[in-house]
Order: sequence, then structure tokens, then C-alpha cells
Amino acid sequence: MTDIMTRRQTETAAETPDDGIILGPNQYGKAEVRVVKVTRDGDRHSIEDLNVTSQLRGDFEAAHLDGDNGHVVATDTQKNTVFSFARDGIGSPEAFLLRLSDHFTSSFDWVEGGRWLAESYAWDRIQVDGEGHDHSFVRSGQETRTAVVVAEGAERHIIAGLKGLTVLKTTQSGFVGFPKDRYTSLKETTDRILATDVSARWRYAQDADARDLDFNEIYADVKRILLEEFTRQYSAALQATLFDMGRAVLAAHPEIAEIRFSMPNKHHFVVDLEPYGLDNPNEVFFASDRSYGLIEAAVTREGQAEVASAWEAVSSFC
Ligand SMILES: O=c1[nH]c(=O)c2[nH]c(=O)[nH]c2[nH]1
Repeated sequence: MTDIMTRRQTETAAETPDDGIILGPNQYGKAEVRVVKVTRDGDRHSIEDLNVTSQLRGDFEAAHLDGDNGHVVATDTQKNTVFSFARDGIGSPEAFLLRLSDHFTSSFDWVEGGRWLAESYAWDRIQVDGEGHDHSFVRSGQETRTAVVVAEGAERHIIAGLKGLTVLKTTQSGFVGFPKDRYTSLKETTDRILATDVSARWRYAQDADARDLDFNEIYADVKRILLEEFTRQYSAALQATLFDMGRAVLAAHPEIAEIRFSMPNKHHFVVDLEPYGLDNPNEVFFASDRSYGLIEAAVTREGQAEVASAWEAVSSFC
């Protein structure tokens, strides 16, 4: 450690040993800035609750090779910027991240892009005597909303999403017709529980109007469609249900270019109650937490160009 520090402090880039070792892709910033914005409209308050990550990409070679921090916008500064921007309101996670991306890429010449991520947590008003309270809230227990903005020069990729949307249906799901080999023990069924935690991310088409979309309204509608489509028809497999959910979202929202899913198949096994002298007509299940099937896919439009760099900002499918 001491040797490395001494070398970095004394060598210039020109003196860096020509050993063929170079710096690869890099990004840095502040992860998980927890910002809560209270908007005070008289006595009636509202809150926005975000977990924001800011990461810059650009010319940061000297910082890595020479210990020269002349280009390093401190991660502390990035955190402070998040809080300061929240002072003017958040609006939607996507709009907030777009503002941050525009700020960093326009304020520092060497910042060529970056990625900004947010999770946002929903709060409901506490109901008192049938009325939503002015300033007291209860965390709503459903999914976590997610957003990502990837900047590459002037381009912006906007990916919205959700995770942890746990859904279950007690019938209208089956799994038959799969190949059988010597290792197959699974019985075919046309009546099983189907349960999953939906993770989905959808990328907005990159046209000039993308910035003006009502991201909150679209979010609510996509969630509605996902839930309705999960239950709308018989599920021949989680794969088929995933595709139906994606297709319905794309059909209803031309502004969305593609949607990706990661969905565990949360198996519910019928318990054999015969040893206890009982029948079990699909009523008592063992909810297994592992292992689980993991079904992942993108649903996209024919002819749609792949935008791999946008998806690199998020791991795997989601
Ligand atoms: O919906 C399902 N898809 C599968 O690929 C699969 N595999 C399995 O064992 N059960 C199921 N269920």
C-alpha cells in the first residue's frame, strides 16, 4: 500500500511503467443518498422519499493513474447536489434524475455522461375518521418504484421500473407439455398456485418528447396493466404470463420501447396429508422459498434497435 501511494505521488503519467496495463471503463459517485422532500402546502403536507445514486463517467484517467484529482467532482459534492436539487421539488424520479444528469454533464467539461438511479418509496396518508391525515403517513407495503437515467453525451436513456410487486393467484395456472427425461419428477398440473415477485424495467423511446412525459401517470398505469394481465387469463407457464404482461404494456404505451422482466416462480407445493388420514384437494401448500424458478425476458417491438448501453446500467435483466 505504501509503495503504491509513493509511486502515485511521485510519478507523472509519462513515467507510468509501459507494462501494457491500462485503465478500463470506470464510473464513480455517491451511492444511496436517502432524500426525503416534504412539500408544505399550508397544513397539508406531501412527501417524496427517494434513494438516489449518482455516478459520473468521463475523463477520470489522471485520478486513477496519477492521483491527480483535478477532475474528480467529489462524491460528497454529488450527494450535496442531490439534496440541493430536492429543495426545488422532485416531481417524479425520472424528471429528478434527468435534472441531475443535465447538471453534471453541463457543469464539468470532462463529464461525458453517467448514470443516475433512484428507488422511490410510496407513503399513504394515515386515515383518521375516514379522512387522509394532513401530515401523518404510513409506508405503503407494495412494490418499490425504480428509475434510471443514463447519459451518453447529449443522449438520455430513461428506464423506469418496479420491483418487489408480489402477486399470487390460487388457480387458473398450470404447467404441462414439458419434456420428460430420466431426471423429471415434476407432475403435470392444470391447477396450481402461481406466485411471483415482479421486477420490471421499461425503457422510454428516445424521442424529443420523452422528457415531457408524465412519468408518474405512466407508472401508475403500467402497474395497473401488469396486475390486471397477471390475472386476466389462464397461465400456461410463468413465461407465457410474463409475455402477456409485457405485450399489454407495450400495446397501451407507444412511448415505451421495450420492457424487461425478472420473475421468480415462487413454488407452492401441495402437502401430502395422507399420512394424517386427510385429503388435500389443492388447499394446503408448502410455500418454498428456495430453490425457485427464475424467468427473465425482454418484450420489445419488431425492428426495435438494441440499446445495450442503457441496460448496462442495471444488472442482468433487472
Ligand atoms: O411456469 C413454469 N415455467 C417453468 O419453466 C417451469 N419449470 C418448472 O419446473 N415449473 C415451471 N413453471
